[in-house]
Amino acid sequence: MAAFSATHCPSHVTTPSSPSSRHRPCSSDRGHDHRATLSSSIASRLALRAQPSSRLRRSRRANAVRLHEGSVATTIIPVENELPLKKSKGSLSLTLPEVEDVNISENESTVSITVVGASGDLAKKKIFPALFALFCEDCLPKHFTICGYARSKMTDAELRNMISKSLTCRIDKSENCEEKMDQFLKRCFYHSGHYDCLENFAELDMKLKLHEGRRISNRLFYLSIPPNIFVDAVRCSSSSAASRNGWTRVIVEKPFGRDSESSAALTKALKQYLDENQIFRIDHYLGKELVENLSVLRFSNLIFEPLWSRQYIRNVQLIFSEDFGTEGRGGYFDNYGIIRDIMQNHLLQILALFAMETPVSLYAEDIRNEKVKVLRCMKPLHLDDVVIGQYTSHNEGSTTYPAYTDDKTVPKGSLTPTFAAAALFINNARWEGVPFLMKAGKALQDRRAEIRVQFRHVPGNLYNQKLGTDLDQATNELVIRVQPDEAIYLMINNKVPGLEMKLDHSNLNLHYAARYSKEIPDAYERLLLDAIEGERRLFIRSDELDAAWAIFTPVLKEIEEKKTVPESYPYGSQGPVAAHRLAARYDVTWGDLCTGP
Ligand SMILES: NC(=O)C1=CN([C@@H]2O[C@H](COP(=O)(O)OP(=O)(O)OC[C@H]3O[C@@H](n4cnc5c(N)ncnc54)[C@H](OP(=O)(O)O)[C@@H]3O)[C@@H](O)[C@H]2O)C=CC1
Ligand SMILES: O=C1O[C@H](COP(=O)(O)O)[C@@H](O)[C@H](O)[C@H]1O
Repeated sequence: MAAFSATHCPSHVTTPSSPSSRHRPCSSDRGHDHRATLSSSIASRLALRAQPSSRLRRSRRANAVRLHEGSVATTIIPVENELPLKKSKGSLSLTLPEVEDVNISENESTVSITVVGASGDLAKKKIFPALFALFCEDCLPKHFTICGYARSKMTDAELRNMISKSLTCRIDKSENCEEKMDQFLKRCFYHSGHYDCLENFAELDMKLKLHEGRRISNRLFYLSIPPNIFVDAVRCSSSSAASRNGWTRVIVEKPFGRDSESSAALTKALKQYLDENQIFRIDHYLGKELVENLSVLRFSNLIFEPLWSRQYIRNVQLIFSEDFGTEGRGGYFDNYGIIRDIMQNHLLQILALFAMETPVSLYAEDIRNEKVKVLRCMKPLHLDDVVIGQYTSHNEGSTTYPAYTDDKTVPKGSLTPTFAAAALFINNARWEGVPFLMKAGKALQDRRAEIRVQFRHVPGNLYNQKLGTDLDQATNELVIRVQPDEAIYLMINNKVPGLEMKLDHSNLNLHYAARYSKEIPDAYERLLLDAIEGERRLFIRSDELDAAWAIFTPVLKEIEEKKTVPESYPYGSQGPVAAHRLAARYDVTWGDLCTGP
């Protein structure tokens, strides 16, 4: 680990104001037993919790903990939820008005999850709710602490109040929701600090230690902050608040750079403080249920894998659309645009899972090896094979939908694309010549994310005459609808019942809502749980990231250097007409724009 000097940190630390409430040990009988119905992977996850419960004894002794480099975790647990921090010369001391003596085994472990950027949009919208859902599912370890960290001044009570607004009892409807929330919120704490301040992170370390007691401390930092402060936060957290006797992992949110160079620089900077296996680069699309299912579909069904090649597949379409604009995130978006925001990561990751060869095993490294291989077989994109667009305002009745550039956080005259379509090719034996068409856009007519696989026409089809002149309409198409309304359906030609020989195009439909009663977990739940367990399969390795940027960097540079003007499309429309021309060049019709389920 590199050495560096402490930064001067502005004074900011919040002093607790709310009355203290007693810190309760986590109950050993928390939740009813879901295990019988859970998959073996969840069961093994639950096994992690099967540790002897700690025995806590109360004491009214006041105590203090001193933090020194390399010091061993304390043996006390605070009864106060908010701890007054005092600075003393050369070290920090934390005075506890009341403590509980702890008689805990040193073999017990605990996980502390620090959400860095806890005051932000993603933390509120996704991270805290996902942690709560995991708590409700009994998937969090028995001993855990959640700590919000950001510059905003907040008390523990204020953080809890903020979090509680976005929690829903989605999973455990049968149980007392209020009680669950209460139990969960009692495990959430807040520390105010700067992202580049070693001292502030040292204070955080001390707070975490108080909750961890003598247990083996495992620490997960979720960087839910803008990318320009990633490295500072990693430097400070790994230097001042890393675990000393357990693991330390860091989840990094996208964007991972803007192009090959900046991404490589970010990786290099992060690796000054962390090993690759401590870095969990999140792409939340990999946590979506139907994206997880892609490999199951391919590798556990004999009927698909033999068809999965240029021999039977005419084209593959990867489609992302949103029926709303950049509302509220224009400032971030304008610096990135839709290609970096969606294509280079979410859609390309899906493509890699779709097209990779069979991995040696389901271990993370085997899967990621295959993904890298397929990405490295792809031709870098050039402007000829890309269409870009930007939405303009649109009036519908009395409602006016704003143009992208109406957003006050977007610079006037911005040329940033809010829509893009691209044709990509994989130069390997399986896929040569098959167009992989990607399309992503904001402010389109609907919200969807799907994979459409269009198969070749049946050679010498006996029923050609019955199928009409447009053979495309009669081609088999497999659709994996990632969202909304998750489904997998296969369009086939079928005889309409009756005496005459009439065919129609129908679908064999696996509609998740009809087939499965269990609600689908949010992608962040799966990914957070994996990070806690050290499962890296769904996180992006640095060589994958390099390969992904190598595909998109040339076209991104070309667009920016040539100041390519995006084609306008009205808010709520199908997007630019040029996207149809691009598809037509490869004899493709966009499947989402045809009628169908
Ligand atoms: N929001 C979303 O839907 C998604 C977000 N992401 C990524 O997740 C990360 C977090 O996103 P989001 O929550 O929207 O981000 P925010 O802009 O809400 O920032 C999160 C927190 O970081 C602090 N912060 C913001 N700007 C700065 C700055 N310039 N300097 C120092 N601190 C700052 C603020 O906390 P404070 O002032 O209290 O310190 C803020 O509450 C980003 O990397 C984003 O790209 C990825 C996918 C979706
Ligand atoms: O990463 C991002 O994803 C969201 C879309 O995610 P979804 O899970 O709601 O489909 C997108 O709106 C955002 O621009 C992008 O940064």
